[in-house]
Amino acid sequence: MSQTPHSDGSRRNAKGRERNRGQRNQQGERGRQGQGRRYSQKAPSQRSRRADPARTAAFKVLRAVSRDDAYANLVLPAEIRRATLDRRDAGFATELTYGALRAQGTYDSILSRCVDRGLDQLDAPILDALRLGVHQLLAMRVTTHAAVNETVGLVRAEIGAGPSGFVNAVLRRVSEKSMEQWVEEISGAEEAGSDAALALQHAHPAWVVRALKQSLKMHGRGEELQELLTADNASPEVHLVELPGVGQKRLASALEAGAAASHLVEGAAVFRGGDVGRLPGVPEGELRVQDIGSQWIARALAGAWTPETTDPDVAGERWLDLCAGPGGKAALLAALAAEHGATLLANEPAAHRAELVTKALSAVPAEAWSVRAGDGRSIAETSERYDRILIDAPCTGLGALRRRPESRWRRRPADLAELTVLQEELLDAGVGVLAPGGVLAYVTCSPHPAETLVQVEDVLRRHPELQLLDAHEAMASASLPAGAEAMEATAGQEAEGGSISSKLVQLWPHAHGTDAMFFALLHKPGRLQVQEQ
Ligand SMILES: C[S@@+](CC[C@H](N)C(=O)[O-])C[C@H]1O[C@@H](n2cnc3c(N)ncnc32)[C@H](O)[C@@H]1O
Repeated sequence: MSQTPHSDGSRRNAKGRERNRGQRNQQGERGRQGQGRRYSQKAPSQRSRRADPARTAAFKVLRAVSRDDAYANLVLPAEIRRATLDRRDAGFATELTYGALRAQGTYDSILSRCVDRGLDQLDAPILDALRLGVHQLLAMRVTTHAAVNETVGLVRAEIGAGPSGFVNAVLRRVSEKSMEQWVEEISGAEEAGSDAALALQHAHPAWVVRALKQSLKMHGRGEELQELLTADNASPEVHLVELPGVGQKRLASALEAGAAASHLVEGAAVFRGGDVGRLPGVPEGELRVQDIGSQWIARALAGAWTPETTDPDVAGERWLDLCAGPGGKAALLAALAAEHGATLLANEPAAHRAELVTKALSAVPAEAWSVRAGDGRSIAETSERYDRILIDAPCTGLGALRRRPESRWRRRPADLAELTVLQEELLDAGVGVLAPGGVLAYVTCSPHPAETLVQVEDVLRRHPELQLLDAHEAMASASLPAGAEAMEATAGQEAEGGSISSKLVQLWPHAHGTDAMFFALLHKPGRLQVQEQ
């Protein structure tokens, strides 16, 4: 049995002197990231420069994520460009980065069995390098030799020679077992099928597993937890949307370039063919990357009928997107508004995100939209009433785990307290400016019951004048036949959430191939109906 490697990387040479003294600071303590610590007494110029560029790019992204709270999906493209990686290496760097980040919790459990002390005692760059090594060893088709040697080379080049022996020893221990054997070992202490066991097997925090399980049950999908957890760990496909009535017809050329038309929603396609930025219409903003779930909901709101609607004509209507940044749904809503003679106000408080909204809308005729850079809770200041309102609320994002590989480990249950208060306040603000006869879509990219069902129950309690419409019907009428079928099937499956859950739409990655978007449709009865009651 191999010995547990010492996490300070120390080794004694033949004379018994401790090598790698550069790992210690003047007080003889292990230095921490950010305290000016050096990993090697060698000057950078003396360090090995043979690290593989794709692995180095992945390492830099992991460092930015753990050191600066950066988002991997934003940092990675820049690192790939900086390293001028070709398509194959870019693919390798992407798989390595996303895989190591997604499975971080599980990999840390494995690593903690291979190191002589708590992982919190390791220097952060070393831990990041180890995570990359573990992912190559256990989840990529990289040979043990290459995974270990390349990670050690990376450590030498990016951190210093000091910890390279330690990293080598830890990774050799990891390589003694397969992923299946490790998962069996680390989850063996947990009750089979428990949330804790599933969390380790599928690399999700246990509290997230619990929330997903609860939401699946609420929507009649209690048996699908493992499928969902598996889908969360797969790379999402790229979805495209053609902005209707804007510029040239762009979907056709995307289909010619290999995209497949969506069978769920009109104007949408799935693209598996590489650099989406090169498709005609993408640079012009006429063809955009957008999850089909988001498109579907935006179209459902734009076309929603109410019990008192006699005329589906939306011409002259005012629409509001209360939380619009970065502008994905706003762009589609604005294009639909322009096509049908309505106007959209897109509101976003964060200045840089408000700029992104303006950019996203720029392909749509300017008379159809405007942007307000302000807090949604003060929207009443606009002194307007809106016929269709979208509240795509700030949320935990637990429905978009495929896209943001680090987010599951960054989020905390405590985040819910702050977010749910904000969601409640935004809902109240939206209801306050909803015109009689109008509809309000409450949307989250989280299926967490506290952000979804509970918010809807509470807003109905606070505003008894509101009616809850069946969101499945709105989705079905905005769908292609297969989408409508999927909605009807889902509507029939609602189960344990009480009476209102049957009217709430919850999309799922494993079932719909979309993010796990939630959609509730609220209606403020018109004056006529109020007087009649
Ligand atoms: C889920 S995102 C919206 C995504 C957007 N609808 C899209 O499809 O691109 C939530 C947005 O709400 C914004 N937000 C945060 N606090 C807000 C507030 N008090 N009022 C309005 N929007 C807010 C965030 O900045 C973020 O851009």
